[in-house]
Amino acid sequence: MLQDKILNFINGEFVSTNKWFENRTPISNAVIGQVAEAGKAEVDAAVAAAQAALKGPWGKMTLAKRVELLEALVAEINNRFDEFLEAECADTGKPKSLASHIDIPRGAANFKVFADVIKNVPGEFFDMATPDGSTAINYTYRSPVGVVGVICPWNLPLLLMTWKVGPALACGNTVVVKPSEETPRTAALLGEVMNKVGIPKGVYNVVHGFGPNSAGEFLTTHPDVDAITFTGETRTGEIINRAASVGSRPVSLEMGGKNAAIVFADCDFDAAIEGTLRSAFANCGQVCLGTERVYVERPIFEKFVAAMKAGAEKLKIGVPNDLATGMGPLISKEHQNKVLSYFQIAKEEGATIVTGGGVPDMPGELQDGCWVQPTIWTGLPETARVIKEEIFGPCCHIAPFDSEEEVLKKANDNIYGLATAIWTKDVSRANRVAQQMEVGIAWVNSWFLRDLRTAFGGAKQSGIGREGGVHSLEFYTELKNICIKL
Ligand SMILES: NC(=O)c1ccc[n+]([C@@H]2O[C@H](COP(=O)([O-])OP(=O)(O)OC[C@H]3O[C@@H](n4cnc5c(N)ncnc54)[C@H](O)[C@@H]3O)[C@@H](O)[C@H]2O)c1
Ligand SMILES: O=C/C=C/C=C(\O)C(=O)O
Repeated sequence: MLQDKILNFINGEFVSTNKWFENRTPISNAVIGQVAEAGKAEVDAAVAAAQAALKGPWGKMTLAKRVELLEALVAEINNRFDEFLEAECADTGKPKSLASHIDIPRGAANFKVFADVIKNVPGEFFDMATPDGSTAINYTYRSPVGVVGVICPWNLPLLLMTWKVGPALACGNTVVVKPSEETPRTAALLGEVMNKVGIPKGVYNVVHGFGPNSAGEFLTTHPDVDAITFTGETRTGEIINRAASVGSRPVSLEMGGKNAAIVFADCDFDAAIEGTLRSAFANCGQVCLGTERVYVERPIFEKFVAAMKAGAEKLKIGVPNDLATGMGPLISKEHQNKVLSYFQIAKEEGATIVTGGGVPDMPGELQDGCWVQPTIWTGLPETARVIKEEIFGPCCHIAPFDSEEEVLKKANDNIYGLATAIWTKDVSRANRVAQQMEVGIAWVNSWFLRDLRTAFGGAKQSGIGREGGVHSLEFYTELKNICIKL
C-alpha cells in the first residue's frame, strides 16, 4: 500500500511538519501523496541527532556488530522488496521490470558490498629506522568523518542513495539524507527498515524538501555536517562545492554527463545495437552514464542507424505494471518541457530526425503524463547544442567517423567526462581508445556492467572524487597515521 503522507525521519521517528508539497506520479501527473517539507528546525534536529548518535551506541559499536546490522538491512530490504518496488515505481514511473532488476536489488547490494569491504580492508604498515639507532613503526587507522550530508537525485533514487549511505554507515558515520523532492518514498521507507533491524536512532535521518532556501541548502550549509556527498547536476554540484568550502569540509560530487559511444566496424553488430539501445533509452534516458552521442565507423553507419531506428520504434512505451513496457515516462512535467525544448532545438539546428522527436499518443489519464518518444538524430555538426549539452532524456545523435584519431578528438571534446562505451573486437584498439578517453568509466563491449568494488566517478565537470569498494573509504573515513617509536 502506498502511503499518502510521506514524512521526515529524524532520530528514529517519523516527523511531520506544517508545510507540505505534492508528490506526483509522472505516468499521469496525478497527485498521489503529500510530503512534509523539512524546515531549518527539522534539519537542525536531524543533524543534532546524527551528531549525538556518533557519540552514542553507534560510535561505540564493534565493527563486527556494525557489519551484522548492515547484513540485516540487506535481508530486510529483500523482505520488503515489493514495497520498495511499488514506492520507486510510483515516484518515477519506471518499468517494474527495470526497477526489480536494477534499482531495488542494488539498494540491498550497496549495503552488502560495503559490509564486505569494511570487514576485509587491510591497513598500511611501515617499519623505519630512527636517528638514535632505534626503530619506529607506522600504521594507519581509519575513523569515521562524522555526520555526512547526502544529497540525492531522482533518476535512480534508492540505488544512488544507498550507494552513499552504505559506505557511510559501514565506515561508522551517521547520515542526514535529502532525497530529491521528486522521489521521497524509498528514502522514507528505508527509515522503517533501519528501525526494524535495530540501527540505533539518529544514525540514518531523512529530511524532505527542495534545494535553495529549503532542506538541501539548510543541510549543506549546516556547520555541524562534517562532509557532503552529492549526486546530481553539475550546476547544483558547484553550489554544493561552494557550501562545502565553508569550514573546509570534504565533498564528493557525482555529476552530469554527455557520454559518447564509439562503435567500430569490426564490432559484434547485434551486441553493439543492443547495448546502445539500452544506454540511450533505459530509464527513459535518465541515467548519468547513458549515451547521448554515438560515433559509428563509416562502413557500418547506415546499417547501424537503421537498426537503432528499428529498435527504438519497437520499444513499448507504457506503465510500470505492464511487463512488456520497455520505456516509462520522464520524471516530471518540468523535465518533459526541458527535453522537448531540446527536441525543438535539434530541429532548429537542422537535425535529420531518424525517429521520434515528440510526445507519443497515450490513452485516457496517461495523456497528462510526462511521456516523450525515443528519439534519434543524425546530420548535426559537432558544435550543435544537442551534441554539447546534457539533455537527460531518451535521445541520441549518431555521427559517422573515419579514423580513431578523429573519433577520439570528437568524443573528448566536451566539458563532461563521465563514461564511454567502446564497441570493437580488437582488444588492443579497445585498450588504446579507453586509455585516451577523458572519462572516469570506460566500458568495452558492454554498458552499465557494475562491479561494486571498482572506482566510480567522473573526470572533468562530471565529478570530483571516486566512490566504490575501497575508494569509498577515502571519502567516508579520516585516515590517520600512527607512528610509535619503540
Ligand atoms: N555522476 C553520477 O553518478 C550521476 C548519477 C545520477 C545522476 N547524475 C546527474 O544528476 C542530474 C539529474 O538529477 P537531478 O535533476 O535530481 O539533479 P539536481 O542537481 O537538480 O538535484 C539533485 C539534488 O540536489 C538538490 N539541490 C538542488 N539545489 C540545491 C542547493 N542549492 N543546495 C542543496 N541541494 C540542492 C535537489 O533538491 C536534489 O535533491 C543529471 O545531471 C545527471 O547526470 C549524475
Ligand atoms: O545515473 C547514474 C547512475 C549511476 C550509477 C551508479 O552510481 C552505480 O551504479 O553505482
